Amino acid sequence: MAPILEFRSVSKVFFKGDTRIHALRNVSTEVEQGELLAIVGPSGCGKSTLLNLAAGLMEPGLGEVYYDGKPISGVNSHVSYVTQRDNLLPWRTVEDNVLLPFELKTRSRMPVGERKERAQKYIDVVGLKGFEKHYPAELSGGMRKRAQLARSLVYEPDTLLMDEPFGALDAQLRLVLQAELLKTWEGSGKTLIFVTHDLTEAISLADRVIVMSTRPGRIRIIERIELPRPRDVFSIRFLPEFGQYFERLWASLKEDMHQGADV
Ligand SMILES: Nc1ncnc2c1ncn2[C@@H]1O[C@H](COP(=O)(O)OP(=O)(O)OP(=O)(O)O)[C@@H](O)[C@H]1O
Repeated sequence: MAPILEFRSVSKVFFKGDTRIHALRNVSTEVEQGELLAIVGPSGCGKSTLLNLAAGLMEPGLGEVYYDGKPISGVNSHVSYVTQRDNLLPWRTVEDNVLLPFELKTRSRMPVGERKERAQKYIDVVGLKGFEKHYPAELSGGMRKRAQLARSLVYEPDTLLMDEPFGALDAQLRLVLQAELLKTWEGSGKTLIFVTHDLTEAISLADRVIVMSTRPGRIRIIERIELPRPRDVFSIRFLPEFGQYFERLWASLKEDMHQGADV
């Protein structure tokens, strides 16, 4: 199958005053349509930068990023992006936050009634039924994440980018949301790129895991996770094969810890 997203020899340098920050160096990889790809790596290795490039929010210094065979130029309207930060609008209810993408997409011709139906569908999918009229300040951290997820799904994007979406949540809630995410993704045919610090989360969810090296971010290894689907995130970690994946990937991540990186 043709790749939906391609990074071709991508490098990215940021400037802070006189300092050059080499965020990415010579990153090449392809993401297949319908794949769930997890990216792990030490803090500052360029994981969010990769997502920003895929979303068309920034351009590479060197190299190219292609979506569906075409170079990305400007905001990539085929993707939806759940950022690390909670960016729900505090003055809007859950429902109005979820409806926001329709207002931002100027080409959306969907009638208001249909938009509302779609919003309700995804509010139900993420388990927020009954909280439509609540404001973000009235929700727990987990519920706010659910609302962000509903907002990113409402436009039914081909590709979903998620940057440590469950990072700030407690371990139990993370598992619940991972399970729900898999349920939503499995069989959808959508591409999902998921950045996380948590190796167990990456192996539990992904078809492939990319381990990045410390700055400047490069791809250290790519591992295909051949665990069966549908997956049960609560029990999959106890499979012997899971342990083998964990050991191999951890050995790679650990090399950066020895260099003092914050994994
Ligand atoms: N707009 C920017 N201006 C200057 N430096 C930046 C900018 N964006 C990212 N950087 C730097 O580039 C490097 C890579 O950042 P990035 O956010 O992609 O890393 P990350 O792997 O996602 O980190 P974390 O896991 O901590 O979120 C970091 O050193 C960061 O400080």
